[in-house]
Amino acid sequence: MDLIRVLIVEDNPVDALFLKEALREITNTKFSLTHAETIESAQKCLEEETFDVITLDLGLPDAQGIETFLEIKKVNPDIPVVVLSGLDDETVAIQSVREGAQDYLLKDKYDGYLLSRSIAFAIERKQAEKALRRAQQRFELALTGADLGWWDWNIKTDEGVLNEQGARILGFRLDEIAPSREKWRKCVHPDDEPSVLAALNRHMEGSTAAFESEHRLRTKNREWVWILLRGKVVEWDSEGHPVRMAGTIMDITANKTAQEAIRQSEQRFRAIFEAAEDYIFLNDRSSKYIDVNPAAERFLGAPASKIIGKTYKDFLHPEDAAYIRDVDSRVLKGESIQSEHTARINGAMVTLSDTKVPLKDDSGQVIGILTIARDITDLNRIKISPDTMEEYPSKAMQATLKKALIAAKTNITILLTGESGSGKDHLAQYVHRHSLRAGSSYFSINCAAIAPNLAESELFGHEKGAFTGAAARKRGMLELAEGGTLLLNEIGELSLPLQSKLLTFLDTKKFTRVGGEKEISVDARLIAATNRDLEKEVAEGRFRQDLFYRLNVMRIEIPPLRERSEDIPLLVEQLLVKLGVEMQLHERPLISPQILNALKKYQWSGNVRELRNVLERALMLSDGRTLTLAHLGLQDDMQFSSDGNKTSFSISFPTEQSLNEITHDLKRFMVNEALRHSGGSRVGAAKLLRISRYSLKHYMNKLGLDDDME
Ligand SMILES: Nc1ncnc2c1ncn2[C@@H]1O[C@H](COP(=O)(O)OP(=O)(O)OP(=O)(O)O)[C@@H](O)[C@H]1O
Repeated sequence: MDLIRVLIVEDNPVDALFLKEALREITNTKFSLTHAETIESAQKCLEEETFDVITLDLGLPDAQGIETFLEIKKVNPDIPVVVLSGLDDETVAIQSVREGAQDYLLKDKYDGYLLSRSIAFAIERKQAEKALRRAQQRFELALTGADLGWWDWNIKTDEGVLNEQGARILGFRLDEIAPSREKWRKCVHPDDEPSVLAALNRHMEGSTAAFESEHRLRTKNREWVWILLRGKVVEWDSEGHPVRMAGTIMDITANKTAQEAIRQSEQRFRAIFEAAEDYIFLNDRSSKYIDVNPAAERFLGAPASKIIGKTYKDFLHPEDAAYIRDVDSRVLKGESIQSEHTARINGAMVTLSDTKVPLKDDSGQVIGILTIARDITDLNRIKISPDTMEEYPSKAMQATLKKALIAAKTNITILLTGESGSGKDHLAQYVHRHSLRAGSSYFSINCAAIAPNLAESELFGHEKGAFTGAAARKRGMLELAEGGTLLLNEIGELSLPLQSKLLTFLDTKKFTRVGGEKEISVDARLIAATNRDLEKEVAEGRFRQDLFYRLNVMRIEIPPLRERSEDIPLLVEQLLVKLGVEMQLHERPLISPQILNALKKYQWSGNVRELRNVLERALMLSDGRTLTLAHLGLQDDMQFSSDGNKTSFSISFPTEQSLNEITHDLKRFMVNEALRHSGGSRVGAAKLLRISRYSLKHYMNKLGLDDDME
């Protein structure tokens, strides 16, 4: 044992000497002894020095009996005191021990052994108490550090204890709170009470290893705090009933508030995500969908459960998927990209405007891609609407459009004339759009394309049983166009009887269906179009003069493309946009001034239709990228020309095109020219080319000239 510092408080010198002797007799222990003869001097010693133990005589000059002990304790209550008394007074002995004395020894009865044992016990007990106190302090500190309070509850007596931190959580001072089950229950939020009590009962019945509950408690200030209450039964009676429970209490209001804020923000985000009309996709780094909104589900034509985990490759055409892959790889490197592209989805061609941004985690690492896509297919259609016609710079076309606009505002029947492919149908649609009938339907019928025996029924409709095969009543184009506009293209092809029926309609706005007797009134505007010389047709008796005069009141001539080459750049631009959508190209190809020049110089015998066909073919050959002269097949080394009667071409060597390509272009030129000379008549064109009608059809198919030529 280390040196033990003893304060001897004794006024009797003999007793003091005896005591010192007795202490010296104790082997294995070294003492340092300080002697005080009065309470006052003893208190002074205690204030100046530290001692391990005090031996105290209860009869001193300045204090007597238990008072002596209490005076000593006032200075430092922690030092163990062994009372040495000459009085064999049991009451004082008991009183001293109750007040905290370690031992009570009678002066004439103790010896060195008894004394040493008493002092050793006193010191040991004090040290054990100190250690326990320290452990308790550490425990309290740990709980306070973790913002935890503790509680202890006697189930039988319903008396509880809450430590300071626990009381503070509820806004009380320690001395203000005396917890019991009932008081606690009254503080629990009514909404939480059933679940808390159920959890407590389950644990007390032994169904759970521990009791744990998150609930709201009312504080002293009548506010709600969220707490996490944990506990366990720690004592049972002999019959196995729980007697005591103890545990911790923690304030989790901040956590709960943060969780609630996150929940609300997630809810807001969800609402936007679900209601958005734009398609929203979230993909991880390997392109797998991790979330899609309902609009995206509709767009891809599958529920989210069938989309999540798949990639865009499972839904898109391989070419479209390749485009997305390229853009996504840039976004994964951190770029935000806005782009327009077309894609084939469920058999339809859709133009999308995409915004793609990288999804990042807290450390800034890109973990995926957020895509917001908007369907702009219709917007693109508007871009290529015929209204942009008004921007054509050529005087000829401006005059045509001016006239068309004036006519559009009236109900007058219009006659559109112009070479095949010059855009008569296109102009008729323009008139319709600018007329008061714009909100109603526009129909177009090519009189040359209907079999003569069905033409009347197509135009005017028929009654049930009007002819073999007329199983039901059918409304004709005129009736369908009620309130709107009907274009009769190639009107020169109409038979004379039908011309006369049409004239009647123009005069009366009435007609009868084939096989019917009842007159039907229809308010449809008629536009007639032809690429024939109607005056000549009238002179040769193939067209009714009265109908011609009736139609010729408002005649609008569409100039051939070769006479308005200034319009070519704008036309090319419009046609490329249109073709780009139709051909599902992601980007619009670049056109050099050199190409535009070549296109302007070219003699467009097939007009806008031919220009469209040339561009379409060039796009196919160029794979949708930059167009070259070779793609157009209109190189300078080969010039076709026609003076109306004669057709010629010149060529220079070495050629840029192969013999096959030159032959292809030459055939195309010849067929177009023949059709032009024959006024679009295939029979006439075939005769001019000295081939059969079927061979002509075959060539037109092969050369990509047939679809609009019907
Ligand atoms: N201004 C234009 N802008 C864009 N495309 C046009 C324009 N004019 C004509 N086209 C296109 O050229 C082709 C021929 O046009 P359209 O059918 O109107 O000619 P048309 O004179 O009626 O021909 P046809 O007499 O052979 O019936 C169509 O594909 C049409 O879309």
